[in-house]
Amino acid sequence: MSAEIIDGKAFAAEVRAKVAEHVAKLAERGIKPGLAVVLVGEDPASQVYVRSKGKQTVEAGMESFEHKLDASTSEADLLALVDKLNNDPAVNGILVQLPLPDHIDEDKVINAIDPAKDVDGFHISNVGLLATGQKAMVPCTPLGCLMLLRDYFGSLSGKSAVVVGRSNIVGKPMAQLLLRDSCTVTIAHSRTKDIEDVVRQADIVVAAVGRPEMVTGDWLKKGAVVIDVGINRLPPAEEGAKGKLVGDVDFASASDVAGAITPVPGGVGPMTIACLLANTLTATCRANGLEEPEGLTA
Ligand SMILES: NC(=O)C1=CN([C@@H]2O[C@H](COP(=O)(O)OP(=O)(O)OC[C@H]3O[C@@H](n4cnc5c(N)ncnc54)[C@H](OP(=O)(O)O)[C@@H]3O)[C@@H](O)[C@H]2O)C=CC1
Ligand SMILES: Nc1nc(=O)c2c([nH]1)NC[C@@H]1CN(c3ccc(C(=O)N[C@@H](CCC(=O)O)C(=O)O)cc3)C=[N+]21
Repeated sequence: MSAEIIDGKAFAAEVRAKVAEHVAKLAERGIKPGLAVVLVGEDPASQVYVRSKGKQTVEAGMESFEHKLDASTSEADLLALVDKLNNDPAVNGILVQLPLPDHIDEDKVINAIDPAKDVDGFHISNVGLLATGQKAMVPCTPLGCLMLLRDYFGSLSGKSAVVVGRSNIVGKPMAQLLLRDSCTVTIAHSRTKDIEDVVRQADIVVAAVGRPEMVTGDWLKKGAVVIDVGINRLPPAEEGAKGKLVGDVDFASASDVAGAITPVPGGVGPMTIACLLANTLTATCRANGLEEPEGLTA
């Protein structure tokens, strides 16, 4: 093991402290940012995630509104809730937890959110703004990864980056952000030929695949910086126990070759929540015509 460990948990605490500091300044003007999180159904992993978001939102001095809806909630009822939140002045940020149940059209719901309150950055307007280099709400997970990379390298200009995964919520926006920081970007996916060789070219590897420990040390160039987005729960060793949480990168073999690597847990996950709070603060500042805090957006 020779790689430096990139401590996302510690970095996320710093981001949250910066957010809290700025939120305290807004309080002097009588402004309190509010984040609404909507959860449809009872997925246990999502429930844990929603709970920790709520807790950290309150700790940062913001208002947290949680809406837990039954898995059988109709699309129309969900759209009505989104409309209500769009028109609620106490709500500056709206997050609808994905995935949604099959009977609900995800794109329709996401695109019903007011883009100015779209703290996930998934609305087509924000996707287009990011792709054209305009001021957008930037998706939290890629933003968190970018912050870690900028902190590690200083400048990313000219680095070769391979993003493994092309989802709308991680892979594609990650590639946009790296491109914006002047990396030479390759996006790999399930149809990529000789994917190991493609990944081995990269100075920066971002893995967002959803396949436990897929990227192994022999896929990496010596000294590559590896950002592991994956959150996978392995089957528990015994009945009733909790399975181990692992990333999309095989940490043991990768850390022998990489220059630096993020762990799972304690890497990208905490950064995602910190960036969600940062985005809520940014949205609040924009809504009130106030200056945005520095270093908390892309
Ligand atoms: N830490 C955090 O905050 C977050 C973590 N995650 C985690 O990140 C991971 C990815 O999430 P998400 O982007 O939503 O996942 P998706 O399932 O939406 O996308 C996965 C991507 O990986 C590609 N892929 C799948 N199998 C392979 C393979 N064998 N070789 C190469 N590429 C492959 C798919 O390719 P194709 O398009 O060709 O099918 C797809 O583009 C998951 O583990 C998820 O839990 C997600 C969000 C936030
Ligand atoms: N609209 C929407 N936006 C999202 O951003 C979104 C989503 N839906 N659906 C689900 C995924 C997943 N996701 C995570 C965020 C933080 C951790 C996190 O904090 N993980 C901890 C460990 C948590 C644990 O122990 O279970 C860590 O990695 O250290 C994990 C996963 C956001 N997502």
